[in-house]
Amino acid sequence: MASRRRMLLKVIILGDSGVGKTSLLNQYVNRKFNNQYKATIGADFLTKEIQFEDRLFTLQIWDTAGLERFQSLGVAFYRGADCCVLVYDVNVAKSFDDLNNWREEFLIQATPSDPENFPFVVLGNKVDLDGGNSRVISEKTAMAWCVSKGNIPHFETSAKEGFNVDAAFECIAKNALKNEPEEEIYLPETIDVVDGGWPQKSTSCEC
Ligand SMILES: Nc1nc2c(ncn2[C@@H]2O[C@H](COP(=O)(O)OP(=O)(O)OP(=O)(O)O)[C@@H](O)[C@H]2O)c(=O)[nH]1
Repeated sequence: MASRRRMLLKVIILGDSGVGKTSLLNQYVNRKFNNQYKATIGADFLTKEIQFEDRLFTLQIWDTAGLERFQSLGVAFYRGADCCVLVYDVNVAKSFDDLNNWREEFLIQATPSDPENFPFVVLGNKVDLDGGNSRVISEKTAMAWCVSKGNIPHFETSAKEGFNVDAAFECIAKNALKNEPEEEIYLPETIDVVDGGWPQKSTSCEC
């Protein structure tokens, strides 16, 4: 089988149970959404091939457990991450309040070389619910928190409708790339996933 030079970028997705981490990943990589909830146990990853400026990259995206009893299995995978995605549900205040704990726990477990400047991206998911009427966390509130933590890029998303999912992951990939040293690895040839053309709206990304 032919092989091409491409860089591996490792991304970790964290957040409370049920906020939609698995669904966001499934929508981005497989263009699928499932209404049924199945708790993630430990951690698992999916990959997606992406291209920036004529260079190929493999995004290795780790989906972790939000349920407390399954979390300890996931922390072992935090190390070596190039970007960390923090997800909350715009309809659940606690999931937003918990972002700080997720961020701090990540920095403790992953021990990045430059914790002050480690790239995070925040996603406020499920904006489709009840036509937006059940929302309890405004975009303004979320963005204020992101600014206070060093201008973390922020997106509101719907894994169900595919809203902003591609734009968010594009920003995630660019941020992961900023953190990655100039080191390349060989990976087997894989088929690129074709874009489905979902509607996108960037809320805050200075990528
Ligand atoms: N309406 C709506 N429902 C969503 C959305 N994203 C996820 N869900 C639903 O929310 C439930 C939980 O989604 P998951 O993706 O499993 O959540 P998770 O964060 O991976 O949960 P854990 O594995 O427990 O950490 C499922 O029933 C999904 O169908 C969304 O954008 N909109």
